[in-house]
Amino acid sequence: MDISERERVIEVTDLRRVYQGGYEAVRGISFSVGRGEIFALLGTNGAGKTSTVELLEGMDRPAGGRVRVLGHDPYTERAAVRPRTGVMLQEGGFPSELTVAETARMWAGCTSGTRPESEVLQLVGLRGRADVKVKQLSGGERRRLDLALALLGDPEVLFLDEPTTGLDAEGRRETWDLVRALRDRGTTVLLTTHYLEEAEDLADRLAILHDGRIAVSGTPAEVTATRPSRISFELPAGLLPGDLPPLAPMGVVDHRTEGPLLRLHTRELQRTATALLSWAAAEGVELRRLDVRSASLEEAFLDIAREAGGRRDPAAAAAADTDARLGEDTARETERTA
Ligand SMILES: Nc1ncnc2c1ncn2[C@@H]1O[C@H](COP(=O)(O)OP(=O)(O)OP(=O)(O)O)[C@@H](O)[C@H]1O
Repeated sequence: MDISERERVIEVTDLRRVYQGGYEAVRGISFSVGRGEIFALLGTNGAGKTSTVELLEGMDRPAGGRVRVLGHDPYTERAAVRPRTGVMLQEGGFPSELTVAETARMWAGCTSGTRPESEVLQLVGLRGRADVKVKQLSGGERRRLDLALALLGDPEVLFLDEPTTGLDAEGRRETWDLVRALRDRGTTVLLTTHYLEEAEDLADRLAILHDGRIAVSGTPAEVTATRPSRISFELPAGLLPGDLPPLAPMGVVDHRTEGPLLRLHTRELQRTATALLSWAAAEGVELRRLDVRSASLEEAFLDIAREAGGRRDPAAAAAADTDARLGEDTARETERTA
């Protein structure tokens, strides 16, 4: 079903958040999430994801714009919104001496919990750890306990801030399955993540935030379609990019050199790759470190991170750069395991 036909459970219009001291972390963003949709907010470090989610959770009053969750203002009408939402913060901060079961019981006492504690622990795979103290849990198990507590009230809307950070690959996939199952039952989910694969796999729609603004949004396929595919390679010594056949007729829309690497961008990957390889075969040229890559969400993200690297202050640029490197590492990892 198209978003226009769904009930809009979350509506954000021209939202702004300014911290004490005047720093504007959220600079006028708008999006909506329909009932039973999974919506992901992505972005480089400091892009404004958590600042946005906290406003949706009613933790602060926006400096400008409007938020509606289930038709209510989550800040001024907290009592109407809070019992129908589940929140998983980035840091749970539970008392470390309580066991998993005691923590769930305590939390159930504070919420209008309609799901039994044992059921939520089962859902997140922690039933067998019920008698273990929180301080003895691994980082990934704590994230799962966080998620269990968010599910106690059987919420209509679930806010998940980096729900799978610290989980191993299996734990991450189990969480995705659980989130999908909740969505299939009609739960609306808004999550933030640093894992592009998570957004690509899980989200019905997503937005990439940059510098407090939405750089691009849509379904994963729509966002990916905004980016060209990429071919990169090294020419042998003695050959220059000018020795290649004319690039535009091969479908190349843009090219750049990065050290010894030549990087071509194209929206017609097969045509460009065929033309390039035919030329190389005919000329007997070896294209070293040849890498042919379809447009992906990762490319979209890395482009935005690279732009961030060029424009922002050095600390933010360094953080964005780290994100980009991590993204490239993930890509390499994916290639290795493919
Ligand atoms: N309480 C605060 N006071 C002042 N500035 C803040 C505060 N909280 C966050 N910021 C700043 O607002 C910006 C956005 O932060 P936010 O935590 O929303 O980003 P994020 O996208 O969630 O980042 P990350 O991916 O690192 O979690 C950052 O520059 C951050 O330093």
